[in-house]
Amino acid sequence: MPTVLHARSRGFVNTPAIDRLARRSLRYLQSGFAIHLRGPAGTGKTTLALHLADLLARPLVLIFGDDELKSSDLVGSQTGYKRKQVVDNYIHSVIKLEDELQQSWVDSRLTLAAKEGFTLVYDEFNRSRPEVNNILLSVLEEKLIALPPTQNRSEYLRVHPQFRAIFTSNPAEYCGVHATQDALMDRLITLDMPEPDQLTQIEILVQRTGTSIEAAEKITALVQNFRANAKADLASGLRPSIAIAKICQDHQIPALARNDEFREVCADVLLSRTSITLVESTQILFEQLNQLAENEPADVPETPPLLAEEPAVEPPAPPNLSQRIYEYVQHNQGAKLSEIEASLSLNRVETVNALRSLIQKGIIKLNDDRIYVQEAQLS
Ligand SMILES: Nc1ncnc2c1ncn2[C@@H]1O[C@H](COP(=O)(O)OP(=O)(O)OP(=O)(O)O)[C@@H](O)[C@H]1O
Repeated sequence: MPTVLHARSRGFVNTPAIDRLARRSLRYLQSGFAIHLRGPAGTGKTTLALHLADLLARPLVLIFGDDELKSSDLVGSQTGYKRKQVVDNYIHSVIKLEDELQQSWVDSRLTLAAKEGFTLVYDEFNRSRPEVNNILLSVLEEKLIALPPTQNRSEYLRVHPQFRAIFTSNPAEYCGVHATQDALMDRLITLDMPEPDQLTQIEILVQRTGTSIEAAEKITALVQNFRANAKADLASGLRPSIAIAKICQDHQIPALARNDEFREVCADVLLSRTSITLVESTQILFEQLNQLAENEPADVPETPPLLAEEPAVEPPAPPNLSQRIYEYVQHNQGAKLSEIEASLSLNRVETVNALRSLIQKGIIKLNDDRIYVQEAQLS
């Protein structure tokens, strides 16, 4: 049985730029379309995909694209044998034995998600060979999965109406990726994810690592300039910036260009990410750091950075909102997520947050697609 996850985008940082993209994506998913987040490495595609899966409030099945992936890894396969023995003793003097060996079918991740109406996140799907992904064509368009024929199972499986798919991919110039067939692209709504803007990067650094705003600004600017000058702009600067900020924060290294440890961290994180020689990239980085150091007042007290904060926790839903949802569910003796949203004029984020907190407190429960008040609350 493939692993099913419950999406939880811990520490998701929402800035106006991300929020706009998330809202558009959620709208398309809610209308039943599959979406495709496309962009260079480290722009936040997977993080956004998991956040959207969280907002859809359905179990999550995650597949990572891979050149070695086979169709059976997506659809399922015949595995093992089931043995059946029938002893027919209808006439006592005669015993008839029937021994039958049957292969048993095991669903794989795509089949499971499509059958049960889960959310499928297919990360970096263009790392898989195009012919392996062909099965997705009928899943997305005809809402059918064609299974290999066997004697005891129907060859077609109808896709559950709540099945949703989120794809992510890196652009074609990345190594290890395949060109995607037009027919599949035609079935997806593709949203390009560029390098996150500077405000977003600073916000992510501050919230993810607990570093100060000044340090986050300095690190993102340093990484951005280095990437531009050292031909390291194929991937986003977000990942190296997070790495530098986190290491400095964890080890109380001040983000000062004249601090030797800070310079070492920057060199270790950045120098291997360029297509130029190590000598050239080292020169570019140290020129940049020297310039920065000149502008740092000599007497800046090297205050140790703040201790790492606890991972960001989503703000709890306001109590009156939980109360309204609770009353609605109780009054209607159960309700669907979409009914609650529509009847109380709520958006998906606030509804999911409030429901999650009510479920954690044991006040309500989720059964199939409906939300009910726990029996203990009714008595
Ligand atoms: N909105 C966000 N909130 C918090 N962290 C984020 C956000 N977006 C990106 N990040 C962080 O930035 C880093 C890169 O993000 P992510 O792995 O989602 O990028 P990606 O585009 O999927 O990269 P790749 O193509 O290499 O898989 C991760 O450490 C992730 O946690």
